[in-house]
Amino acid sequence: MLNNHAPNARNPIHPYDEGLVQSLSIEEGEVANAVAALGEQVSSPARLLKALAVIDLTTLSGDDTPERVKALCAKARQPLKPEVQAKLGAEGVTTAAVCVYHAFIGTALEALKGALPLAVVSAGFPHGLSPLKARILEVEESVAAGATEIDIVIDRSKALTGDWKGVYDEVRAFRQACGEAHMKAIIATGDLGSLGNVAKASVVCMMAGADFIKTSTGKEAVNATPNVALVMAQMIALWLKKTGYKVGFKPAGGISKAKDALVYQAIMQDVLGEEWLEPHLFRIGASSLLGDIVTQLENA
Ligand SMILES: O=C[C@H](O)COP(=O)(O)O
Repeated sequence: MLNNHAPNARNPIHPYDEGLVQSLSIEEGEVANAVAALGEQVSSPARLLKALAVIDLTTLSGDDTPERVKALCAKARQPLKPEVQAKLGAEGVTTAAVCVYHAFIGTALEALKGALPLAVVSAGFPHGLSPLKARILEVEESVAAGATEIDIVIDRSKALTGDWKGVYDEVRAFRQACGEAHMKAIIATGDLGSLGNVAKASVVCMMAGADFIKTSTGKEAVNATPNVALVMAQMIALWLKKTGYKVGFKPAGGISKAKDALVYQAIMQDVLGEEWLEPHLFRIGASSLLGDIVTQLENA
């Protein structure tokens, strides 16, 4: 039964439900068939512009510098030259947000000047294995420094040993530490071993109050794939049906071609509908996707 929440009501913390977690199972062959059935995606300036507008433009490298972060923010604020904007009727288009490490919050906030939200990776990113107290403190510090979106990671060892309540407790603590900041929960699908675990991790994070579920850190051996995206989208649909709350989806890691972004768009549209193509419910975390989209829009 759907609750009558406002469209953008934040997903709150829900009680832990082991029965629901254990009831989730995924038929891997059916997922592959459903992805194949989406077929070839046809590119158009409208679809490319929509994809551009959901990018969390990211730099998460060991050699990041304030100069690199400033340049990234400038690109996020004005990804298209004025003449290309005018040609496409896309004046003022920006990416959805910028995503950096905690150390660059000050630099990014100054460069963004409030034009875009700032996302920060946290909670022991990328592996989530530092002491829980330190991970919670990291979230609190990033919020206090001005980040309005916090991308946390789950402790995969808990998921892999079936300690779903342990995953829930930690994610709930991060959600509490986020306060008003929106929380994206990275489940690191490439580390989870099965689509069944992807489904369980997705639902556990939504129970614990995640506003978005995100595939990957970009540091796993396998990052976002259409198959995990389909399962996560199905879990978001299930959550909406069960609770009435709309949770967003963020594929991330290794998405560098416009045609790949269009596949994730198609999955959103197919499983969740048009609303999940917009930045309040869909982001693509990417460090090098923007260039390909811009090139294609310039040549459109
Ligand atoms: O959260 C975003 C990812 O870390 C970006 O990964 P990428 O550098 O492979 O695009």
